[in-house]
Order: sequence, then structure tokens, then C-alpha cells
Amino acid sequence: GELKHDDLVNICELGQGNGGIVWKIRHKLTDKIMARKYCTFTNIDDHWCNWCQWFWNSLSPKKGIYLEIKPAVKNQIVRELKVLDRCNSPYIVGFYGTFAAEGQINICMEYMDGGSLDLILKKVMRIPEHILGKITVAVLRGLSYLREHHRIMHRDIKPSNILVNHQGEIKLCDFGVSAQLIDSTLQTFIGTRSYMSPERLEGAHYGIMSDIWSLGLSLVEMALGRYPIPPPSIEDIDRLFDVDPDGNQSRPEGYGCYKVLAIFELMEWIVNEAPPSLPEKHFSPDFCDFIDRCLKKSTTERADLNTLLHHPFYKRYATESDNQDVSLWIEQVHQKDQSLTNDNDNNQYGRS
Ligand SMILES: O=C(NOCCO)c1ccn2cncc2c1Nc1ccc(C2CC2)cc1F
Ligand SMILES: [Mg+2]
Repeated sequence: GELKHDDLVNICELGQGNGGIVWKIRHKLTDKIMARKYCTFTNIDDHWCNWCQWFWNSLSPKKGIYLEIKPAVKNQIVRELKVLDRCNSPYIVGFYGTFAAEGQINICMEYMDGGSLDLILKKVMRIPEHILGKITVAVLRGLSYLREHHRIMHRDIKPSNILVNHQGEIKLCDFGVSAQLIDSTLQTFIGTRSYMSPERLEGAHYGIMSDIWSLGLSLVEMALGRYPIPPPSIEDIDRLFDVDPDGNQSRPEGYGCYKVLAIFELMEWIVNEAPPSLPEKHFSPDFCDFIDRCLKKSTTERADLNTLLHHPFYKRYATESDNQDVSLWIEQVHQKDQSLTNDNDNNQYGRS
């Protein structure tokens, strides 16, 4: 039956993104645990106001701006989100319902108890290649499902939109199923880092090939343990692997302490400089080649979804049917939480 605001009980806050706040909740009638996202909006449609909105948002990013949106727009978003009722794939986070309450759109979805890969990456130094292989299989199959069954691209592939659970399942969320919701939220103004492809940053037409770039950049970030633009030196990477070959300790002092580019410098870098790559010294040739094909700046040279589904790196992990290795790895990562020593508390990010 329909989900209603009064049937839901908040348990705890799970996180805040640019444009949404997510809570862990319980549905009283079924006792089912879910995740509920409040989408924050602005429906101002001209760019100058958007810029002001963004500027104001950046001054008080915590709360974001809750602007009442026109009821007609709200109803269209809820109608478009109902498509999620027909989104059923092992690689897509489950959908339980959507409704408008207190002027906000709520999206209730499957609770993934392993969290998102950006939070996992803060706990471990980097993600090992065999886990990245399973993540690649899930993302490519999720993208294929969205394209084949719903004729949509994701539009926001990045570690925080790839969720895992203790069964070892890996699923996508926050994809662009409602065109009106995309128009109504400040999707254009990105947070501190961009996973957007060069063609999208240049304002050119973009499509599924832009998702492939975002996948490549996300995999490099998870393989190296930090956002890969500007690229770390090979010495930095060697230290990462010398310090701890299986990547389970906190980052060595100084790793990642690099000049964080301002958002516009970063966009310029992505458009003008060579794309990041992985060193064959620490990663398999198949993985390095897979990344190179995802991170071609020209969309005509970049591999498309079908090509990648036949790539040796994908095929190496596509045959593994069980999720045991991922499940075990997720357990280890969350065990680290229990045994968190204080040296993790003050790593250079200043938080555990
Ligand atoms: O949430 C979002 N961005 O994140 C904003 C910051 O936290 C966005 C954006 C554009 N969108 C356009 N249509 C939907 C969404 C959408 N949310 C969303 C999409 C799919 C699901 C599936 C059930 C799993 C859950 C969702 F919450
Ligand atoms: Mg998100």
C-alpha cells in the first residue's frame, strides 16, 4: 500500500548530500527498516538566481534551502518517480514509495546497511582490485538495466551513489528517473569535486558515455584512496602500497595532503589536462586498460557500455556468482569501526 508520512518513524540520520538529507526509518505497519530521502529544492529557473541560490547555499551549506515549490511541479515529480515502482534489478537500490510532506518530496528506498562507497573509502586507505572488479560488474549491469528497461542514463555516478550491504550486494541509487526533479534541484552546481565528463563540463550534449567517464574516475579514486585530480605522484602511490600492501590501515601521514583545486580550476583541469590513469606497477594490465578506455576525453574514443561488457577486466569478475568475498570485506571494514584506534581519529582529513 501507499507509504504515508505518519506511518514512518525516524531512527537516525544517515547523511546529507548537496540537495538531499537521508534518514534511517521504520515503517510502523510492516516494521520494515528503510532509508528516506528528503529532496531540498529550488525551482528558480534562471541561472542568475540559481547562482545566487548556490552562493547562498555555499554560505550555509548545512541546511540547504527549503524553498516551497509549486504544487503542480511537486505533483509532476511524484508522478515521474512512480516509474521507480517498475525499477527491479539486483543492481538498483529498491524503491518503496514517494510522497510529498511538509513541502518536501520524500523518496523511501531499501536501507543498505554497508553504506556508500565514499564513506567506506574514508574508513579504509583504498579498495582492493578484486573488490573494484565486483563494483565494476554491478555498476555496468545497473547502467545496462536502466538503459535497456527504462531508456535512461544515471547522470550522477560517483562513490556516494554506489551502496553496499552485508550480504555483499552492490547497488546504484540517485539516478535521474524524474526529469522534473533534475530540473528542480541544483544538480548543475556540484559539490567540492566533479565526476562530470569533459563534454558535460563544456556544456556539450552528453549521454550514457558521460556515465562511463564517471565510472572510470570513481574507480581510480577508490583504487588510489583519494580523488585523482590533480593526479598523485608515483612516489605518493608507491608509499600507499609500501605502507600497507592490503590497504587496510589508515592513510600514511601526508598522503592526500595535496593542493585541493577550487571547483573551477578542477573543471579546467578535467577539460584541458590528460585524464588520470593507474600505474601498471600496482594494478593488473586488464584493470589499467579498462580505466584508460573509460577515461578517454573524446566520446568517440571512449569505450561504450557494450564494449566494456566484453572487456577482460569485467569478464574476470562477471563469472563469480556469489557475493561472499564482498560480504567478508564489508564485515572487515565495519569491524575496523569497533577497533578504531585514536590514530585514525586524527588522520589528515581530521575525522575518522
Ligand atoms: O537523490 C537524488 N540525488 O541526490 C541528491 C543529493 O543527495 C536524485 C536526483 C535526481 N533524480 C531524478 N529522479 C530521481 C532522482 C534522485 N533521487 C533518487 C533516484 C533514484 C532512487 C532509487 C530508489 C533508489 C532514489 C533516489 F533518491
Ligand atoms: Mg547521492
